[in-house]
Amino acid sequence: MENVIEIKNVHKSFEGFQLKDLTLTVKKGFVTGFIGGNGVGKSTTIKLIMNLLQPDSGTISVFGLNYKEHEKEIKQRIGFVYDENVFYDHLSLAEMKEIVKRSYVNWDDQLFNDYVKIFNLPLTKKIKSFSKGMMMKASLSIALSHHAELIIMDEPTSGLDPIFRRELLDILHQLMQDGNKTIFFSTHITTDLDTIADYITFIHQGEHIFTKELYQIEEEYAIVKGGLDLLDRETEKEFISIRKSNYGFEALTANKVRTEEVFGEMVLIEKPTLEDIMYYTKKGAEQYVQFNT
Ligand SMILES: Nc1ncnc2c1ncn2[C@@H]1O[C@H](COP(=O)(O)OP(=O)(O)OP(=O)(O)O)[C@@H](O)[C@H]1O
Repeated sequence: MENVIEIKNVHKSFEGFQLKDLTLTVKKGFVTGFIGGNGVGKSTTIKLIMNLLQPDSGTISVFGLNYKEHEKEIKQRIGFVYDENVFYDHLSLAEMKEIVKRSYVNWDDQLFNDYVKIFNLPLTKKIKSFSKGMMMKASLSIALSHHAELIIMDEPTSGLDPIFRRELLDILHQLMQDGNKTIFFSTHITTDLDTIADYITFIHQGEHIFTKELYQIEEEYAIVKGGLDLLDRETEKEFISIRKSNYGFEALTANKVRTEEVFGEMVLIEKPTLEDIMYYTKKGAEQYVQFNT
């Protein structure tokens, strides 16, 4: 399977934060949801992919090309939606479009006008008067109007109401029907991913935890509930982390089949949400730090 993005052994340090030996790929023709808590390095990774930041070491290629020699070509083929205002806000959307379209060989005015209509955006009002949601919609209409093969979005659904969020997912779904497109986007709203994502990439504290197909996550991970009497030094090793209360324990396993073998009928095994996986992984990492300091 072809990779559209390849990140290999990338390090990037800021004061108090490090992306550590990040290696991950994004598959062509699929939607990959990029998840992780606050401040774990999602935007930093996206900026590295967009060449808005350069790695301290390691390599990044997009469409099999490197930025050093092929920046223009790569950028032509990407539609980018960013969680901050990247427009000249004293301009109107129509004026902004005239500036942006000059950069793209495949700019499509008709397509842009269609999105402006779908998103109900004013063309002549100054962008600075736009609400957060309108700004995101404006960003989307611009990013989607030059027939990009790869759509990269940093938190595209933040600031959008639930109805429009759903409509946006429909639009992304339609885009994917073309078969040649790839979407990579970060989000905190993990339930959005259930309907649209093929793959999930999860990072925590600057480290790549996994990239897996959504169905594979459901096969491997499980929430396990049972009585405290089942836990001892050995059985606790089954879990990424455990939450104990007076009534029993709830824990996350990354090896559902083995956990079923170990505990049999004595526990309840449930399907985890992506939020469960993020929560228990964070707790597990905190415990690890506690035990090792
Ligand atoms: N230009 C920069 N200079 C210094 N530190 C930075 C810079 N950009 C990001 N950081 C730090 O790197 C860490 C990761 O930030 P990043 O924006 O990548 O996280 P994130 O996963 O996107 O978080 P969120 O979900 O909250 O947006 C944070 O501690 C942030 O303060």
